Amino acid sequence: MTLRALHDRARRILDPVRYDFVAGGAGAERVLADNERAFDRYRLLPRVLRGNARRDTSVDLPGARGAGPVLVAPTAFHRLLHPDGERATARAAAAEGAVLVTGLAATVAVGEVVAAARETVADAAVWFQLSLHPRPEVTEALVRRAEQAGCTALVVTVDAPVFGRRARDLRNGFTDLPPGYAAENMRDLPGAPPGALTDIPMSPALSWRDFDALLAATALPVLVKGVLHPADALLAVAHGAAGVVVSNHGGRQCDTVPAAVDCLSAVAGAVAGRVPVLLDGGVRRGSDVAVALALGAAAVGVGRPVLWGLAADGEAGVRQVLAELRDGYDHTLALCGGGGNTDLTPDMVVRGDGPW
Ligand SMILES: Cc1cc2nc3c(=O)[nH]c(=O)nc-3n(C[C@H](O)[C@H](O)[C@H](O)COP(=O)(O)O)c2cc1C
Ligand SMILES: CC(C)CC(=O)C(=O)O
Repeated sequence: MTLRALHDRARRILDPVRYDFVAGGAGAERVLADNERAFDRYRLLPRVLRGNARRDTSVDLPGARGAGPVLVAPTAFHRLLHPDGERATARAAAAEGAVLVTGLAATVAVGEVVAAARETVADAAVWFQLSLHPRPEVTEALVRRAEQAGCTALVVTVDAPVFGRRARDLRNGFTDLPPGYAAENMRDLPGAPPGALTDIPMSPALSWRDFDALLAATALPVLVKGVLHPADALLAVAHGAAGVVVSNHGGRQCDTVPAAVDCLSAVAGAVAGRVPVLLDGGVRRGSDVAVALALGAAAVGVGRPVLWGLAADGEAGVRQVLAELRDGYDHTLALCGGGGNTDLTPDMVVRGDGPW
């Protein structure tokens, strides 16, 4: 099944409230729409006769090697979409060689997620996404859980100082997890939050000082997710981030920001290769992956398509999504004469409404 067909099947079989939770964005959903549309404004300028008989699309990232430059972005509550939840996602990512970013808001605890990945492939790469908690001891407890589980990097999400206002969820009354589900990584932490949606930490009082405290509390590399302004990318590097993820949270936070891919060049330019820059938001085709890499991303994350695959067909559905993106990317790389990811360069992308 194609990504479109998997989405359509997921939509048919899912409870509409759960469908809306995944599909929706903040405000009038302008950013949600623009993330995808923005990729249509870019075109590749292939190079020819480059003599690359073989292609290697593998990528070295902090604490992980990916078979290709497509990661599974951190997304909440997989058991709402399929009974196997994050276990199925983990097995699929491992089987496809994709780095999995599992998150604080997972409905399966990080230890079990990593175990499912490593039962599939012994050295499967799993990162852990977390939000900083205003109480440092809670952040530290989460970090210990991720370390003990065997995660090889942390991703700290910084674009949610407050929760985005999502019209669909408000209309549907989706304000917390249904009975029987919890954000499992939030269980039994200091202060003992039970794992409700409102236990997911968000605070506008957080600052780079809290980020520094996180770095001091772990030896793992820490990437910063949710950066759009080049000045923040520079601050992230100055504070010791191991990578920067250009992201507007899939259009679920501020509905008045640019499409994620439109922020990529400026951030990559500012970072200037000191740490890897990643991108997520609106990646739906292998050619989108190629555009992002040409604009300076080392890899991209994919959110909703993975969830549609999971809802439509569990582990097999997620595998199809990852395989389609991998094949599409490899094909585009071939059409551009490339032998590896770094053969896609900024001079090979043009932007505008055409004609080019
Ligand atoms: C249902 C859903 C849940 C998400 N949960 C989280 C989360 O818990 N933490 C986080 O940092 N990002 C979260 N995100 C954002 C994704 O990591 C990613 O930034 C976004 O989905 C990328 O856009 P895409 O869906 O267009 O690929 C979530 C996105 C969706 C759709
Ligand atoms: C539970 C939320 C914090 C997950 C999230 O970030 C999202 O829904 O976009």
